[in-house]
Amino acid sequence: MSSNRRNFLRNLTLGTGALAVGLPSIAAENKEDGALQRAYEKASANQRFNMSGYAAPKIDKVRVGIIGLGQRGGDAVQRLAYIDGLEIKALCDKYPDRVTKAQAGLEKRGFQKPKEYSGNDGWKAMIENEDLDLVYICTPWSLHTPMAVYAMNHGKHAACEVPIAKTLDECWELVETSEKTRKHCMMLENCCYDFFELLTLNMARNGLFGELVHAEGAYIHDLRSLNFSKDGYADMWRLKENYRNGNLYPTHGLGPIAQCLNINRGDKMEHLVSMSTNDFMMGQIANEKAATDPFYNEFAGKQFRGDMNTTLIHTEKGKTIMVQHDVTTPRPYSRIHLISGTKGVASKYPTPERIAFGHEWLKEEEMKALYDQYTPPIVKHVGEIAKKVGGHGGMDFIMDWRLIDCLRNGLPLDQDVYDGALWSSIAPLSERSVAKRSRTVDVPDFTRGAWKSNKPVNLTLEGGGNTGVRKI
Ligand SMILES: NC(=O)c1ccc[n+]([C@@H]2O[C@H](COP(=O)([O-])OP(=O)(O)OC[C@H]3O[C@@H](n4cnc5c(N)ncnc54)[C@H](O)[C@@H]3O)[C@@H](O)[C@H]2O)c1
Repeated sequence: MSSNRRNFLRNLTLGTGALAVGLPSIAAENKEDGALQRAYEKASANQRFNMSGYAAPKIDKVRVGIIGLGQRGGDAVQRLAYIDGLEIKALCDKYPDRVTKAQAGLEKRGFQKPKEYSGNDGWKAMIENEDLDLVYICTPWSLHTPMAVYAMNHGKHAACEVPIAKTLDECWELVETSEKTRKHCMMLENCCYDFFELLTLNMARNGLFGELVHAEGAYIHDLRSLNFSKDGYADMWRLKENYRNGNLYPTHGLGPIAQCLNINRGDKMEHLVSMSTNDFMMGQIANEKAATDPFYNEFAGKQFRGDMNTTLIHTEKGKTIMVQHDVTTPRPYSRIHLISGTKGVASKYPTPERIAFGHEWLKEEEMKALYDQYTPPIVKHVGEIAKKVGGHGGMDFIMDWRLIDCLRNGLPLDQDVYDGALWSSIAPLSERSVAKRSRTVDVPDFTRGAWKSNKPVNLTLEGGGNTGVRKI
């Protein structure tokens, strides 16, 4: 019997801490919770095919269709157009004027006009009709899994913005579809490609921090004005997500530290506990806005997510991870990015980034020496050009370039479907823990045991690195 199955049965029969706090037994609650039950059952089922380390056939020219041309997708179109060996064949948004705007940007730069799709279901027509190798998705969260699954089922690789799934069922649908179709399904976690994150990943791989013991990540970003803006997220989709109570956006903080800890590749997340504060801000803003503008009436009197969520994850090998989410309080931006080991520690936020191998932070010249020695090949190769193209200081372009280079050279992707599913699953799992007074929740093993032998993320450019960048 697999350990997942044992854990699942243990929870059904014993409960985790239920007796101690005098709450109804977990046995009863888990039976009601179909999604969680299915998640553990699927984790003990046979894996169809291991997509970790999977190399798809090489594609000389990668034909891309992009869905969702709002704030994120509009920039992605212009960024992707810098990559050689890539053709933007089709553009799609619910709103035709957004397609026209993205087209205009490409036309100005002398590119051939991609095919246009719009309306609520235009994306289906695009996927069905166009000869695409890759569907690149930048839509609201609730459309991510349906679009990625549809793309894979129609023979296309899928790359999708974060989080790639909202529910555990969606996480499994992605895993099962990717394994069945042998199509890549990458969540576009751009923070894994930021400069300090890649430096520390390479240093961790080289043992400079010793055995990693603990890591911290976060998404602390005051989004109040954007969330409540009528001109921000299309149809106010993101504000509406905030009725869910937990860590709704875990992947930016979690992705890079999960890679440092070799999660899904030598270790796995085992269980978590999650706690949220009350809502001290969003409900009040909604009420105040509704008092003077009826546009906001639908948001008045609603129960919003707690401002700060803190989730603690325990790994199979006994490491701990803390992830936080706060998009309302007035604080400087932070993803924390702290990794702490038996020999040293690195911490990105509050900036400037710092590293220590003892009780004192390193001096500027010592930091520079580490950058010189441990900056990984991908950054040396495209880091400077990525800074010029832009996208969160360059990390977005490093990610896009790497994805296309891997597809062109038939290399495994750095982030596979198991990473996207796992990092995204922390949202629904944290919601469940919060709803049950921070009760322990097991984390499903989306690799179904393959984490024991899956290889760590490749930090070399071996077998690739030959994709050019068009003139800027
Ligand atoms: N990785 C990052 O750094 C980063 C940064 C910002 C946003 N994001 C992610 O990018 C995604 C998009 O965010 P955004 O800020 O661009 O939101 P947005 O609202 O500006 O853009 C979403 C776009 O999707 C379109 N859309 C909605 N329904 C559609 C449908 N049925 N068919 C086609 N298009 C449809 C909307 O019209 C809109 O243009 C989100 O998942 C968000 O989490 C990631």
